[in-house]
Amino acid sequence: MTARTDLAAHLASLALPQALSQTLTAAAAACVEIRKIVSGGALVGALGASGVVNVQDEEQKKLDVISNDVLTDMLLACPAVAGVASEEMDTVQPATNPTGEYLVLFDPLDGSSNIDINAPVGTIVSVLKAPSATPTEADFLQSGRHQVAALYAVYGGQTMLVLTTGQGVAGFTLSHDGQWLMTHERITVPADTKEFAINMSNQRHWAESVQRYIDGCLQGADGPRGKNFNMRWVAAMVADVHRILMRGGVFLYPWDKREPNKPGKLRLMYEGNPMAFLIEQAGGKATTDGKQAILDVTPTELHQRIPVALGSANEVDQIAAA
Ligand SMILES: O=P(O)(O)OC[C@H]1O[C@](O)(COP(=O)(O)O)[C@@H](O)[C@@H]1O
Ligand SMILES: [Mg+2]
Ligand SMILES: [Mg+2]
Repeated sequence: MTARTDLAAHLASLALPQALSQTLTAAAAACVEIRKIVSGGALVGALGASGVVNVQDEEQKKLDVISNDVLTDMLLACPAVAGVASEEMDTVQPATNPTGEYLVLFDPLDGSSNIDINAPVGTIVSVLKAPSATPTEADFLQSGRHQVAALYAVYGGQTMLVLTTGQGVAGFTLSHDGQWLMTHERITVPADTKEFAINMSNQRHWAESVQRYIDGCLQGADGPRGKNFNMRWVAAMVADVHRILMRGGVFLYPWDKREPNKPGKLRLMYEGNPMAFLIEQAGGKATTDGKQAILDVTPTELHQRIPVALGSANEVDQIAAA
């Protein structure tokens, strides 16, 4: 059997700046540690609520806090990292070392409501160039087009890491001895699909165009789309996006009228942007509404929310046309 390429060899083959390779290696190592804690579950005290509400006004789970600490500690210990920002921290945390070149933003544990039911969760990471070695919050507010890398780890039946540095998308599976081995060399999203993902329980709150698009899918072969659709909702963006990268589909978390001043549920800097970079690099489209590319949105706040409609390119065009 031929030996598989590991993450280190893949990073070397991309001829990245050494500091970027170091940053990605540190993020990937943190995901291995988080995987161990996720796997331990109740045995290691990882389930349940932490009793604290985060800056998003959401109750933190213990695993949100633990994962955040693992990533923060391991990334700030990496000399290539100038600072970090997270869903679980009010503001950014600059590194104390003067050599950092990259900013790392993360959703340490995505799909928090899945933790206690042993369903898939993940970690999402975005990497930007640091304008200075002592970054401020304003330095992190760069549009997604400025990302130099994005990755996620999904802690499911297998543990996988999916990475882009702007040269396509590659997938790695965690081996029993803790190595990230390449199993998916060049991931592409099929342009067409018959599968959509949306939280249907919010249907009555959506804008008219989203209602029309989903209604067309639900009518199946008898309706305007002329084909039957399947629906999936894992309640962890990381797992829904992973499915789309593996077999196509669309994922929507649209604006809705319950809180009209909130643009959506998901966060731009550490959910929308890294996933949009991965989806675009795999040939899909990642938008706010079928039209506006997420990567072109100019951020104004670290924890900014954004509507999301991403996935198979032709299907995202259908969302735009609805
Ligand atoms: O509760 P809902 O409406 O199903 O929302 C699920 C969505 O919320 C999220 O869990 C938000 O992420 P966090 O768990 O990181 O807060 C997404 O991963 C997922 O797509
Ligand atoms: Mg999340
Ligand atoms: Mg989270």
